Amino acid sequence: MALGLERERLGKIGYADGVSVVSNYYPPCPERDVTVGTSRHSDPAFLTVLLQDGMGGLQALLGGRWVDVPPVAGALVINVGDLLELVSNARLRSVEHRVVANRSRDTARVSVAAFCNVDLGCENSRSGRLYGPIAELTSAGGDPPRYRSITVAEFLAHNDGKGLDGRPPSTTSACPPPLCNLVMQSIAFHFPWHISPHQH
Ligand SMILES: O=C(O)CCC(=O)C(=O)O
Ligand SMILES: [Fe+2]
Repeated sequence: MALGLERERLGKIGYADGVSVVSNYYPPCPERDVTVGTSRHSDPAFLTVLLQDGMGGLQALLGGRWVDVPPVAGALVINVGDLLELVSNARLRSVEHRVVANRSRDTARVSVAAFCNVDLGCENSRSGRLYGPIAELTSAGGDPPRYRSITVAEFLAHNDGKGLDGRPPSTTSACPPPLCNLVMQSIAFHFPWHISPHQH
């Protein structure tokens, strides 16, 4: 609605038909200056709703500088993801972020991220449906489209090809692994809002 769109406009394109939940566990790190928590990335989703505990470590890239996103008790962090940037024609920008290694000596950090996305498991995402700048934002009086429309399959292939830190996998794998990469992610389970009887 802040984009001047009707209330259900993003719902109609399925911005939250599929939600993946990932929990991240960052144990205390003995060699934190040479360790990455979560490497620099933007989220390949429409929106991320993130719950972080009180440990801190999340940073966003703003104006070329890494800025702490301090935990606020009772608050959720909302990230604009790449697909929202695409459909909003860059009126909303996805934010690059990272998590530095846990600096505590004895306490782990835990975060839980819920990614609002198209339903990647359903026919919609395989059907070749196109996602691009929303027409109302690019038609007469609006900005010209900044992006071409792409299918979900193309978007996912692009994302997979980027690799960690936005570098292609071939470059990434040529880099030495971090000395101790201690972050553990739970199995990401992907579930559509509407689970049909044959899906688990
Ligand atoms: O652990 C965090 O605070 C953020 C993790 C993250 O960026 C992600 O799971 O996409
Ligand atoms: Fe993220």
